[in-house]
Amino acid sequence: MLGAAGRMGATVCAAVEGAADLELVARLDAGDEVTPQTLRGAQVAVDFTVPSATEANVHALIDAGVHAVVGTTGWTDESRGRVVEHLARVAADGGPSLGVLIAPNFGLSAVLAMTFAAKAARYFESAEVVELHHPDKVDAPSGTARHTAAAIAAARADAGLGPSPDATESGWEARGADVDGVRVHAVRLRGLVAHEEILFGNAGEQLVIRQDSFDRVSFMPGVLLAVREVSARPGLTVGLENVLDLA
Ligand SMILES: NC(=O)C1=CN([C@@H]2O[C@H](COP(=O)(O)OP(=O)(O)OC[C@H]3O[C@@H](n4cnc5c(N)ncnc54)[C@H](O)[C@@H]3O)[C@@H](O)[C@H]2O)C=CC1
Ligand SMILES: O=C(O)C1=N[C@H](C(=O)O)C[C@H](O)C1
Repeated sequence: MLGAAGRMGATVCAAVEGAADLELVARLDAGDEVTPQTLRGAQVAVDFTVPSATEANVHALIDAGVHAVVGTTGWTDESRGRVVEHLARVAADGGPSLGVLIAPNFGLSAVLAMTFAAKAARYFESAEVVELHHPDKVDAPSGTARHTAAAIAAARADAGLGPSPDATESGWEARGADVDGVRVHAVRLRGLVAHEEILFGNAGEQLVIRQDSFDRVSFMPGVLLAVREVSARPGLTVGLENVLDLA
């Protein structure tokens, strides 16, 4: 477990220790090197660290011949592309066929909300995303909200829809971040864990898709599923929806 001392890392360690078919062999955190020695024979590593560290961790895991399940946010097309290249290089050099699974959210309610939103997107003139999180979160907007907005934008583009209508002329800072043309709003509030609302509007009607993770245990079935499945999926997989056959 990389990030073992963190909020998610501690929860994952407890979940793995409670699973009869899994064994927790190493707990690493900031300052620990990721090497075959420190990984202590792990077959799969789980990374819940920080956006500034996660890519380097994944490259070190590939070099060590270990499959990776990654929940940390901050990934871009470029950083994911470098992982694809690294995996291909190792396989071409006769190395192991490794799997890396990066998921912005392992919660079933969040994965389903993103799937439903992608399906609904083509039918609505307006779409916006609101994500709500605990105030200790270091990144905004959330990885889940970025993934959701990107999926909505792709579905709108496929359907030939233009931008959502918006007459704003001033005060753009109040209109949230622009993710692929979809407005994303981030709330940080003590007491929250992780929540998302996807709002769709047409003349005279509204669809709201909402999901709530009230506790980090909500992410554990998805994380454990990914740990069990990742070795059967060589290459890079992005999103738990692919493992759940929702894609
Ligand atoms: N995909 C998902 O379902 C979820 C993803 N997340 C994401 O997971 C990440 C971690 O979230 P939290 O656990 O809440 O954060 P946290 O701040 O509680 O934990 C992060 C841990 O990583 C450690 N760390 C920092 N640099 C490191 C390095 N180079 N190597 C190893 N460990 C290092 C820190 O010391 C800390 O213990 C965030 O990016 C968050 O957005 C959080 C919840 C669910
Ligand atoms: O930092 C968090 O807590 C979470 N981060 C992920 C994200 O940014 O989407 C997943 C979930 O929202 C919790």
